[in-house]
Amino acid sequence: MASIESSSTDRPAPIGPVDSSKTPRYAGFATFARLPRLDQLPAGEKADVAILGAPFDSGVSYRPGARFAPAAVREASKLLRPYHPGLDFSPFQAVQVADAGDISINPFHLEEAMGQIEAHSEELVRAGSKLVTIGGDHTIALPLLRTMAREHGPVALLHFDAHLDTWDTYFGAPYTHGTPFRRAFEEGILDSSAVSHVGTRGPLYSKQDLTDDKRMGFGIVTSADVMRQGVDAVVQALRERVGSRPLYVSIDIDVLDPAHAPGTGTPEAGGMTSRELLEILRGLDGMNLIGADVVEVAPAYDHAEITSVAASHVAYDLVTLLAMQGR
Ligand SMILES: N=C(N)NCCCC(=O)O
Ligand SMILES: [Zn+2]
Ligand SMILES: [Zn+2]
Repeated sequence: MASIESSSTDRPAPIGPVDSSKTPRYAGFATFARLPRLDQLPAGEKADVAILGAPFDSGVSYRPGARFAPAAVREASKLLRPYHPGLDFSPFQAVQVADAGDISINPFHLEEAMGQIEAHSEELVRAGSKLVTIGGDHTIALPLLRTMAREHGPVALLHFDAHLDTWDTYFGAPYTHGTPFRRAFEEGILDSSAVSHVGTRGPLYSKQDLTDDKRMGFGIVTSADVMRQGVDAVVQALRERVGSRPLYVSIDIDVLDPAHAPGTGTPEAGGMTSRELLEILRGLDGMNLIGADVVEVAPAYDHAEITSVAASHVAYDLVTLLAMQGR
C-alpha cells in the first residue's frame, strides 16, 4: 500500500483539524472534519484535497431536501478522527485538506445551476485541488464530470447507487437526478469501456432500461452480487475493469439499505450495508482516483444522523484515497 506521509516540498506543514482534546467537537463552526476553511490557509496555499458543498435539489423526482445535505454532513463529520486505520494513513497530516464551503447555486434554473457547479469546480481543480463534492441531488454529477473530462479526457466511472440514473427524461426534462449519466454518455465525457454501477437494485420502468444502460457501456454489480460474491471479489472485478484510467467515483447514499441510510429521497429496499460500501471503497486504494461525490442525503428524512454519519465516513474514505496520492 503506497503511503506518502510527508512532503519533500518546502511548503508549510498542512494545517490540520481543530484539536478535539482542546476544543470540544460540539463547539465552534462546522467545517468538514473540523478542517480549516479554504480561505484560512496561508496566502498562496492551495488545498490538495477540498471538500465542496453543492446544495441543490431542484432535479429530484420524489422527496426533496438534499439541498440541506452539505450542512448536515459537516455537522456529522465532527466526530471523524485524523488517522484512518483501514488504510493506515493520516490524510490531514500528509496533504492540505480544506473545506471549500458551498457553491451558490440557483435553485430555480437548472441549466444555470449546472453552469455554476461546473465553473466553481473547474476553478478549484485548476488551482490544484482534488474534489470530494457533497451534494445535492444526483444532477450535480453531470457538471462535475464535465469538469473532470475537461482536465483528463473521458473518465472511468464507478457509480454507487440503487438506481441506474441513465434514464432519458422526466416530464420531458433532460437534466434531472435520474438522467446525469445518460447525458454524460451522450456528451462523450465517460470512457465507456470503464463505467460500472455498483449496488443497483429495485424496480425499473421496463426491461428496456437495462438494454439502454448496457448500450451505453455500463456494467452492473447489483447489491445482491455484493452479498453473494463478497466485497473482495467485487473489488477485484472493479479494479480489472477500470485499470489505471482516470477514475471518478459517484456515490448516491441510497446505495445503502434504508436501514443504513433512511435520509434520502428515493429509498429502495435490499441495499448494501455501510460496512460493505466502506470496504469496497478501501479496496480502490492505489487506483487513479481524480475526484468523487457523495449525493442524495436528505436530512429531513434522517433519524439520529444515521445517513449523514454514513455519508461523512464515506467522504472521509474518499478524502483519504485522494490524499494517499500525495501533494
Ligand atoms: N438518483 C436518485 N437517487 N434517484 C433517481 C430515481 C429516479 C426515479 O424517480 O425514477
Ligand atoms: Zn439513487
Ligand atoms: Zn442517483
